[in-house]
Order: sequence, then structure tokens, then C-alpha cells
Amino acid sequence: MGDTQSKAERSATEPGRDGDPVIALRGVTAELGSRPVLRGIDLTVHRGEVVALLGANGSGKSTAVRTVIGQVPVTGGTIDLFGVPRERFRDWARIGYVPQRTTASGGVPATVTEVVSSGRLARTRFGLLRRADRAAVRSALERVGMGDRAGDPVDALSGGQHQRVLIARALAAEPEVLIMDEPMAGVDLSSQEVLASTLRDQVASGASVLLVLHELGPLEPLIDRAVVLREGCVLHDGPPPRAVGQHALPGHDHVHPHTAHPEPVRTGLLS
Ligand SMILES: Nc1ncnc2c1ncn2[C@@H]1O[C@H](COP(=O)(O)OP(=O)(O)OP(=O)(O)O)[C@@H](O)[C@H]1O
Repeated sequence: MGDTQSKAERSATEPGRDGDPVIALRGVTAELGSRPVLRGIDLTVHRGEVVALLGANGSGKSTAVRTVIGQVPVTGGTIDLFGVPRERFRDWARIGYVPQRTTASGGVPATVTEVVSSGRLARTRFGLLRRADRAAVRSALERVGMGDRAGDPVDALSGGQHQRVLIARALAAEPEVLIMDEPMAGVDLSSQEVLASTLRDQVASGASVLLVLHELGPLEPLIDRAVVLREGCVLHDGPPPRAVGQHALPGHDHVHPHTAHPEPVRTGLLS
């Protein structure tokens, strides 16, 4: 990336990071198997903003993003998408979702192009792909460096390539907001680099992003703000916990007496 100054540092001095909210959760509660998993969370992503949703295993990160796309019902609170209450929101092509990695085919034999094309359907009338739709699918594949694998069965891909296909599927609809659940998990280094640069291009072209992450890792320079969950509650909403990104080790609870901070920087936010 070659970018020593984080986006959070740059944007602190740049105007325009407080656009309209594209995702706004207020006091959201949700249960899974009658167990409370979200206990009243507030989470906002503004237009053009990149927000990391962090927290330990089981803190509710995936559940939170799944309430946004309607895969988990909420038991309380409100969710607005582009200023519209989620129950009335219909413009799903504006939101691209990359689930926590599963197999892209779901066990059904499918080619890379078929999987990515399925992400374009929200932009089509009656599910018919026209020339412009096919071009958008090709472009999405090229952006994740998979243009030469278009005809391959997805079952023949590595984990990292699979993840690239899932991201291309989300990009195919040319969404304004990308929601990604652990996009770097189990992804080899070269795919991580491709994913980070794809995301950087999306952000540069104005996309807003909500990323579920275990640690900031290589995406740190892109991130404006971090929301940290613990046991279904928001523990922190503000600048990304920098020391975690610098050391990039899970559970790396670190005190920095050598830094210029007046208080030692405790980074146990993720444990
Ligand atoms: N289908 C389900 N039924 C019951 N409980 C569930 C279900 N799915 C998840 N949970 C529980 O809900 C809690 C929150 O899970 P969630 O997947 O949202 O956490 P997470 O922060 O994304 O964790 P991870 O980092 O491990 O993906 C966990 O305690 C989990 O065990």
C-alpha cells in the first residue's frame, strides 16, 4: 500500500467525512435461539466512510451485519438504509454483501461467471442479463484479478480465489455500500493484497464500507472509524485502535509506555 498515514489520520483534517448516513442502527436488539445476542447497539456508516466492526468471537459482529441485510430479525430498535426504514427498503442493488466465507457455490456446480452473475440480478429486469450486465460481471471479475478464471468451476478454486469471487459477486451490482464479513479470513497473502487494492479502488470511487474484522491488519490504512462490540454491546466507537493494527496479533494486549500518549494505550478491545 505504501501509505504510512492512516485514513483516519488523513480524514481528521479533511472535510466531508460526515455525509448522510447510509446505514444507521439505533438501539438494535436481536436474539438467536432465544438468546440475546445484540443488546441495543448503535452503529452508523456515513456516505464515503469505511467502518470496521471489531470484537472477540461471539460478540455479535456477524449478527449485527445480518440484521442490516435482513437475515436476522430484530427484536427492538430501528435500522435505516439510505434514510429509509429497513422494512420499506427495496433498493437492494445499492448494497453489496460479502458473507463470512462459505463455499461460493453452496454445493451446486457453478462456474465463476455464473456465481458472479447472480450478484447482478438485482440490477436486471426479470432476471435477464443484457450486454451491459455481462460487461459489469466481466469488469467485477477483472477487478479481483479473476478475469482468466471466468469459465472455471468454483469448486476448483482455492479459498482466497473463492473469496475474490464472492467479492466480485457483490461488486457486480455496482453497489454504493459494501458490507463484508471477515473478508481476509483464511485468505492467502496474494489474495489479501488483491482484496485490499480492490477495496481501496472502491473507496476511492466513493463507496461506503462496513467491514467485520478480527483485526485491522492490511486494511488499516483505509479505515475511518472502528466500532468494537463486546457481548452484544458497543464498547468503543471512534478512531481505530491503532496499536492492534500495528502489531496485528489477535489478543495482543499491549501497553506502550514508550509512546507520546499521556495514558498507556491498552488495546485489549478485541479480547
Ligand atoms: N444460529 C444461531 N443460533 C443460536 N446462537 C447463535 C447462532 N448463530 C450465532 N449464535 C451465537 O450468537 C453469538 C454471536 O454470534 P456472531 O456470529 O454474531 O458473533 P461474531 O462476533 O461474528 O463471532 P465470530 O468472530 O466468531 O464470527 C455467539 O455467541 C454465537 O454462538
